[in-house]
Amino acid sequence: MYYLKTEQSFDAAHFLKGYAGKCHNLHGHRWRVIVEIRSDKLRTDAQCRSMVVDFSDLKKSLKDICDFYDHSLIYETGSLKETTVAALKEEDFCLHEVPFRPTAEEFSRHIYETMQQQGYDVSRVDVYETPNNCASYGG
Ligand SMILES: Nc1nc2c(c(=O)[nH]1)N=C([C@H](O)[C@H](O)COP(=O)(O)OP(=O)(O)OP(=O)(O)O)CN2
Ligand SMILES: [Zn+2]
Repeated sequence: MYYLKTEQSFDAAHFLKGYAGKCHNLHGHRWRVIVEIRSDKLRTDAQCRSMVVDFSDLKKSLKDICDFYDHSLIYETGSLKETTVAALKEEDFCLHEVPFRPTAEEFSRHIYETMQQQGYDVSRVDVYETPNNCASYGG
């Protein structure tokens, strides 16, 4: 089996609704994301001969996901008052509502599923919320 890894990161704010501790406050992280894909075969077409996929394509797929969230506020559906969301939007802040609590675990699963939907055979996604804390999701 062959394995390829690529890494990207994004800066984003979040908070954990219902968390008894400092993480219930709005705060930011540099989220570091590492995606590993696998294949038991290598390509045979001229440009990609002897590759699982072109690193450039793999890198771009992950970068597109990370760029979407970069410099935004990520919040769980229902975790902010509608008036708060409206006020933040009126300020032209970039907001991303997600249907899950924005933990490193949920992001690792979300990115795993997004990359799978793009056709990659993803073996593992690591999401570092801080340099020392990482959550992973694997298939
Ligand atoms: N299993 C998880 N636990 C926590 C998550 C998470 O996503 N998965 N997230 C948080 C918070 O988002 C928080 O920002 C992380 O806080 P902490 O571990 O305290 O990290 P810091 O490095 O910022 O803390 P220091 O006190 O500065 O070391 C909490 N838990
Ligand atoms: Zn956090």
